[in-house]
Amino acid sequence: MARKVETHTTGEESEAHLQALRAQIDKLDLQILELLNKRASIATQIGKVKLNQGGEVFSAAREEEVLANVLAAHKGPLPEVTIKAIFRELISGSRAVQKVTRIAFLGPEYSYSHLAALQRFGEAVAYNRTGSIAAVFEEVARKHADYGVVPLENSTDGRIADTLDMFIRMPQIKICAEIRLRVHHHLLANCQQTEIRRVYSKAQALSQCRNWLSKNLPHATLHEVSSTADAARLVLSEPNVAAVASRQAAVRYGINILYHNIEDSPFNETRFAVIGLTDSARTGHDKTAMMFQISHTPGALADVLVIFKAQKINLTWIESFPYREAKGEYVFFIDFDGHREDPKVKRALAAMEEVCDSVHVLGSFPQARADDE
Ligand SMILES: C=C(O[C@@H]1C=C(C(=O)O)C=C[C@H]1O)C(=O)O
Repeated sequence: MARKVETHTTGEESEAHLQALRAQIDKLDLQILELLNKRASIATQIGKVKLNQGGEVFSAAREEEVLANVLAAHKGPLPEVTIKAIFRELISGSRAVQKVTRIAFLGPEYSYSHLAALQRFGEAVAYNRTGSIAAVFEEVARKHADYGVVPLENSTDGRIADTLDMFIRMPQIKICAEIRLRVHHHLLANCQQTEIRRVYSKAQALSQCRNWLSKNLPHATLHEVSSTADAARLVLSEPNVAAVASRQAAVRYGINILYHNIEDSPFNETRFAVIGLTDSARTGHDKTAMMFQISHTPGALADVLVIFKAQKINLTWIESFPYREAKGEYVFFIDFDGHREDPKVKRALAAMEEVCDSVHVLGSFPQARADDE
């Protein structure tokens, strides 16, 4: 039978109880620390084996497996989001003891690309910010960066044309992982709402908050700048100005947040690709991205789609994109469930070679979880 809870403890007794509980935490912390470093030593050994095999330090497939194992065993009481954050940094550190991974992204700091990169790679990474999406691809192609993080599509605005264009220009670049980032925009200003005359942000962020801005700041003019972090910096240098940017940008530049979560859609999410020179091993929960071209004949696209139907492969994304090298020609981008080594995907790819003018696999990679899943 449970013991009756003591309700009349003296101050001294409860202080002693607190000290005893804290002593237990101190002891556990040292055990956790020892285990963390044991794990890191094993990661160092794994790093040497991979180096001998000519493999890469970062393995999106293995990281997915590690996280899935841990989350399946997790019963609380810590929230899952905490477990994910702890393991993100643990894995980040375990990579860094093997080799410091260099990640290029479209800067400046605290842009949404930077937040996506932090969400996937953690802090123990050498981040390399660039001025454009094209520069992220170039850094990876020249091996100045091991991987790059580039936006692919937003749930409100659709595709990111600069990224798709670069995949066409640099077919040696592969997709080795994807990141889903819930994008929350905030109104940053150091003046009152009624004093705001100009609102700065990246085009996509302004578009994702269009209704909110016209309703709440009808007299302010909207101005596009190259990133949300640049917009935040303008708040510091100009009077009567606001920026639409991230919470992290507000903290970094010391600006007040006048309104939180001003995005029009409650499901605003951007999907990013991690690009590198090789794609990822099979996990069983994968996606494959590819681009293809077809002739301008009736039914040519239907002939491709029917292949996916026949193999019972679920398409998750399709975009047609103008091909700059030839007027009136298009390149199609698709994503679908499955890994390029799965038998039914292999069959679909072989069938596509028959009906398309060109077929190019951008890569297979583990399906990302939503960051709040
Ligand atoms: C330890 C490894 O290297 C990296 C670190 C991992 C980890 O900390 O669990 C997992 C995959 C790799 O990105 C490994 O390949 O197993």
